[in-house]
Amino acid sequence: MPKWKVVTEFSFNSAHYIKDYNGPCGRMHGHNYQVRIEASSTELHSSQYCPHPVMVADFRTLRWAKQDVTKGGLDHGILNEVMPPEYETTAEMIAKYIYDETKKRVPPNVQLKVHVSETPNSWVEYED
Ligand SMILES: Nc1nc2c(c(=O)[nH]1)N=C([C@H](O)[C@H](O)COP(=O)(O)OP(=O)(O)OP(=O)(O)O)CN2
Ligand SMILES: [Zn+2]
Repeated sequence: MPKWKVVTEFSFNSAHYIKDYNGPCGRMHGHNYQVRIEASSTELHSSQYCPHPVMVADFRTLRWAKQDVTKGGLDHGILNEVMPPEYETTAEMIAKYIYDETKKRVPPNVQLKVHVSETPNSWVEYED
């Protein structure tokens, strides 16, 4: 069966602290978060911007999180205030949040994998 995988990478800058963390990560600080989203499907779809079924998922849709926080993204925000309280601001839960929010924006048969990196040395991958 044919299968497509589209990949997009972007970054956003935001502040966060990890609640009750015993160390510097418990204090407000910032990261240039690097995000990579992989989206796979055996079918192509239309999108919010394109009426023809020619995409796994629109790159513009997948890249929602790079928008400014005042426009619905995560850039230049305080993640502890932007994300719902059930998500802590570890890279693990930021990846899950981006996954969950992206999943709402793409067709149901699109499989996602989300990578989030806070620093060049450490990253997280999340898929369901
Ligand atoms: N599994 C996780 N561990 C840690 C996370 C995380 O999201 N998942 N986050 C942090 C802090 O946010 C912290 O900002 C990152 O800490 P660290 O890796 O120590 O980053 P540094 O750039 O300061 O690393 P150095 O080795 O000191 O240069 C902590 N842990
Ligand atoms: Zn941090």
